[in-house]
Amino acid sequence: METVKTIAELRERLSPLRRRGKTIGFVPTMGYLHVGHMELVARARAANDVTVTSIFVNPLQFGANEDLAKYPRDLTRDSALLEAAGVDFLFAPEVADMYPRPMETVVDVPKLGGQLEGAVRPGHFAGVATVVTKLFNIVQPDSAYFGEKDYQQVTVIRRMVEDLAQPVNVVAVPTVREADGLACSSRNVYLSKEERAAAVIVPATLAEAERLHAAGVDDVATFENALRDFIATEPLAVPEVVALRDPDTLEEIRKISGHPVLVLLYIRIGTTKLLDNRVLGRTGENQ
Ligand SMILES: Nc1ncnc2c1ncn2[C@@H]1O[C@H](COP(=O)(O)OP(=O)(O)OP(=O)(O)O)[C@@H](O)[C@H]1O
Ligand SMILES: CC(C)(CO)[C@@H](O)C(=O)[O-]
Ligand code: BAL
Repeated sequence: METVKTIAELRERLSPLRRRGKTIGFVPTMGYLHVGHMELVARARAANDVTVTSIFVNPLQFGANEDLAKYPRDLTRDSALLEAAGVDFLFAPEVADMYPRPMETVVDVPKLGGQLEGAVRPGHFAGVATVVTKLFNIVQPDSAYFGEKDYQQVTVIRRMVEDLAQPVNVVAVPTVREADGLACSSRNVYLSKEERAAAVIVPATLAEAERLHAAGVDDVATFENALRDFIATEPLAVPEVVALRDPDTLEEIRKISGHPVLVLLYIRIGTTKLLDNRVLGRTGENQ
C-alpha cells in the first residue's frame, strides 16, 4: 500500500492505472477504523482492480460546538489495518492540502440535507457534499462505498451524484454491528462503561419498531411517540431524531402499512450522538 499525502501525487499515481483500464473503488472515511469501515474496503476490493481509501477529518462538516478537535485519530493503526486488507492507496491529506484557501464553492443538497440529522447539525451535509465532490474529483473512482448506518448521508450523496451527473456508482453497504447490536462507529470510543451499556437502547429501539410494525400500528405520530416512550426507559438516552420517513425520498409519510418505511434514529448518550436506522416492510435489506 502506498500512502499519499497530496492531491497532485495521488493524481499522478492513479492516472496511468486509469489509462490502462483499471477500475477504481473508493472508500472515503474519517479514520479511526473499525470493522464497519473494513467491510466497505472488502466490498471495494472485491469489485475493483484498485482500491483507494481516504482518511480526512473534514472541518467543513463540523459545527462550531462539535467534536472536530477531539475526533479520534490513529493514522499508524489505520495504515496497518488498510495494508493488511490489501488497499492499494491510502490518501491522507492535511487540511492545508485539501483546503489551501477557505472554500468559496459549496455543494449543497438543502432539502434532503437540512432535515433530520441536518436540522440538529446545520451545514453538516453541505460540508459532506462539498468534500465528497472534491474527493470524487481527485480520485475519479468508478464506484464509491458508503455505510447505510449514515442513511441520510448516502441519500444526500446519491441525489448529489444524480443532480450533478457525477460519473460515480454509489454503493451502500449494510451496517456492521457489535455483538449486542450497537452499530460500529468511531465515536463509540467516547462512551464511558455506563454509557456503553446504555447505548443498547439504540438497536433495542429498532427492535421495538419491528414489534410495533408487526402489531400493525399504522398512525405515524402514535408510532413515533411509542418509540420515544421506549427510549425514555433508558435515563441516559436523549432522542434528537426519531422519525418515520419514505426510505427513498426521506419525505414524511402519512401511513405505515403497505409500503417500506424508514425508521431513523439519532440518539444522544451523554455527549455522544449515535445514529441508526432500519427499513421496515422490506425484506433482506438494511440490516
Ligand atoms: N457500522 C458500520 N457499518 C458499515 N459502514 C459504516 C459503519 N460505520 C461507519 N460506516 C461507514 O464508513 C464510512 C466512513 O464513516 P466514518 O469515518 O464517519 O465512521 P463512523 O464510524 O461513522 O464515524 P462517526 O462515529 O464519526 O459517525 C461512512 O460511509 C460510514 O457510513
Ligand atoms: C463521507 C465522509 C468521509 C466525508 O467526510 C464522512 O462524512 C464519513 O466518514 O461518513
Ligand atoms: N456521518 C459521519 C461523519 C460525521 O458525523 O461527521
